[in-house]
Amino acid sequence: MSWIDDPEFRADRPFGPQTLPYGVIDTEGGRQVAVRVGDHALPLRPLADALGERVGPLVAADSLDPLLAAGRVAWQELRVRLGEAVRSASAPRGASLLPLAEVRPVLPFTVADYVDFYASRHHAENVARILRPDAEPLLPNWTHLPVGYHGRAGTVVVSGTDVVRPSGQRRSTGGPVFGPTERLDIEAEVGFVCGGPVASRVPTSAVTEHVFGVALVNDWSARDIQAWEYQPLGPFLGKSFATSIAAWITPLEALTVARVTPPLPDHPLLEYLLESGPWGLDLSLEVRWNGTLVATPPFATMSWTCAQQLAHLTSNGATVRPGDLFASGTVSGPERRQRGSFLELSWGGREPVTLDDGTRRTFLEDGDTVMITATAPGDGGSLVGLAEVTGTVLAGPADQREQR
Ligand SMILES: O=C(O)/C=C/C(=O)CC(=O)CC(=O)O
Ligand SMILES: [Ca+2]
Ligand SMILES: [Mg+2]
Repeated sequence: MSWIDDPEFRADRPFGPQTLPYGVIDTEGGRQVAVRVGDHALPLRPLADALGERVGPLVAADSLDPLLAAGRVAWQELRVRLGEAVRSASAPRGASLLPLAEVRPVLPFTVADYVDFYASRHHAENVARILRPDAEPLLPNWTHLPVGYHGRAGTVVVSGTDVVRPSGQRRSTGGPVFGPTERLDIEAEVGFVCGGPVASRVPTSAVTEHVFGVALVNDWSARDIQAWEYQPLGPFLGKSFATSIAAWITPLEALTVARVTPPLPDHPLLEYLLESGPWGLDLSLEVRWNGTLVATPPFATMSWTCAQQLAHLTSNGATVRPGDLFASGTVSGPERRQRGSFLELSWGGREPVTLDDGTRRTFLEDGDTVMITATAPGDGGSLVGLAEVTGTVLAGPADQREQR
């Protein structure tokens, strides 16, 4: 029996001892690295001595930055030590649990560079059918390389941060107008948080040296701004105003059992994109709009894996460094209820979604809240959780009136 008295801290619950995701919380004792156990946070600074001289100092910091930089051997040792600490019958000296409802998580690491991929074939085809009905849904490059773009690291915000409705230019009859977006959307994605040594040309086999952990991401998107601005260079202001990331990062190591083979292309891939062991992940996402479950996107249907994305991202000689974040791209499955954006769920705004309170939605209204969660299979029939990423839409500033 563990000393941790929390009914959610069990192997058949998402945040049992098999998961142990890392975050950073504001406490009376200052900002601290913590690990989530059930519905509690366990601050780690008081345990630094007990965790040993190699890894203790890494969690005595006020962010995950030193831990990310420390690399895989340290990540493994810390996880072993923490596993012992949370499973033991008596509490380690100095340990105290804080109910999650009473702690304020902050952005747990310094986001270095942010990249967003486009790895769901279903999403890519749906978006193309909606935005470019006269063109081929998939361009020929898509099955040969993981398409992506560089995003805006400085506007990555922690789960729970309100999202202010962005303004921008959009197409209108009689010329473009500037004003608050009328098509504010989400993208349910899986983010990969990087650490370890600075490196380039990372082979797919070295993904565990450079990916520390996994966190859900909501890549908020203003579809009207996007549709007007994005050709020929790609997403810009329609996606740069906010990207939310979960407060708790699940170690990649916790997802070993969830590894699956991704859907394979019908032609050979170039050698640098081949995997010796598959890095698809069997994560089941859930998207809730004002509390109503509106979609269950299956991550196992994604065509490109984190290992292939990292290999591609660094294949030209570009470096990856601790704090880099890359997101999978919107997760959409083949079925209607598996779509990870409201653009797709409402099919371009033409087919409203009915929420449990009877209201109908196409895109987001001010005051709406979106929450994305996920689980994966763990060791011995256990369940591994990815913590929620949530955000509420606020109206933009009153002076952002429409300009024609
Ligand atoms: O196909 C397009 O024009 C645009 C697609 C997206 O907006 C998706 C994007 O940001 C990448 C992704 O999340 O899959
Ligand atoms: Ca995206
Ligand atoms: Mg974004």
